[in-house]
Amino acid sequence: MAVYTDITEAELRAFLSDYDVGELQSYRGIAEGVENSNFLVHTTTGQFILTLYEKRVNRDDLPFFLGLMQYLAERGVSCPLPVHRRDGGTLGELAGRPAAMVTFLEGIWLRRPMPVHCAEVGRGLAEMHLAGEGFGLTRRNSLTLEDWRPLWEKSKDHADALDPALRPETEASLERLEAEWPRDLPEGVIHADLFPDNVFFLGDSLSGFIDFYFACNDALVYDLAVCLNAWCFERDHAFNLTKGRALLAAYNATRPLSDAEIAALPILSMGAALRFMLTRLYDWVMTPEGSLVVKKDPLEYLARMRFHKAIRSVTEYGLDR
Ligand SMILES: Nc1ncnc2c1ncn2[C@@H]1O[C@H](COP(=O)(O)OP(=O)(O)O)[C@@H](O)[C@H]1O
Ligand SMILES: N[C@@H](CCOP(=O)(O)O)C(=O)O
Repeated sequence: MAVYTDITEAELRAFLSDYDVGELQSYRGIAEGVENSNFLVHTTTGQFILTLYEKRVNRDDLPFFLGLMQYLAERGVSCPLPVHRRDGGTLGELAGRPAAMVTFLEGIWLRRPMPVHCAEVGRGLAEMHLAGEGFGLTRRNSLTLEDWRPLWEKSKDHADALDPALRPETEASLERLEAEWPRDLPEGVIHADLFPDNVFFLGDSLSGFIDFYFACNDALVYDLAVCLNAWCFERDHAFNLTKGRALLAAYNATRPLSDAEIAALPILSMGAALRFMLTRLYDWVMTPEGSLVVKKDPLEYLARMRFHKAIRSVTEYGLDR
């Protein structure tokens, strides 16, 4: 459960008094997510998600995240819309944390996505990339190549306890990524964490994206590499070619990939796998025992890193070439 900071009813009522959202009826902490504290808030006018921003979220980045959701929603992307206070602002403070409310998005996230859902994500991701063009604010990706080694240094001493192969393989991956990381790919606003728990569906149709708190400017195709990792592997860590094909074909049909982007997929996917292994390892080590947070397994991403390292042709991802 991710409620790091609890709130009292009195604090919430005082916070809500600045908004035109009616009277508070009920609220509860949300037992999902790992980054921030989230609450479902029912008022006489509807339901909203209240987020208190925690550890990894930099307060200075919040105008980017909230502004991006607003910008994308205005351009037809289904995502939460920040709720404005009477003074026009969207960012406030609650229980000593920066806090904001967004609209509630209908749908559920899929524990076992099928190829049809991967296709929906591919199409939706490409639409989001196109809709993000022209967004006025920028944010550097704070979890990209330059950030990985410092993160690794903080937790590498605990790697052996998880798997003796983790340390040598991560060191080798870092060296290769530092030597081969592609530059000059088309850039734009990316979500950067489009995992199944951040994509909602109604039936088999995508109903929206949530959790824009890693969004940033980076190579658009890196977002696709994140999705390949998050959507196209099975629980036994095997790559599902049908899912890969569905994801990539749907993306390509909406925003055609350039030859350079296609050629970069294996190295970007390897980097994406390393990025999630590193944050998971860091959390594995740093999250105190007994915290109400479900820790995610870093080793899932060691297996994915191995897969991407061994790729000889993008046809192995399901791309027709
Ligand atoms: N706008 C929204 N509409 C409906 N549910 C939401 C919304 N935002 C968050 N949630 C719920 O809260 C959970 C955690 O949100 P998320 O943004 O992923 O948290 P975190 O940033 O802490 O990982 C989601 O899995 C979902 O159940
Ligand atoms: N998607 C990341 C962790 C971030 O969690 P989220 O709930 O904010 O998506 C992972 O799986 O490691």
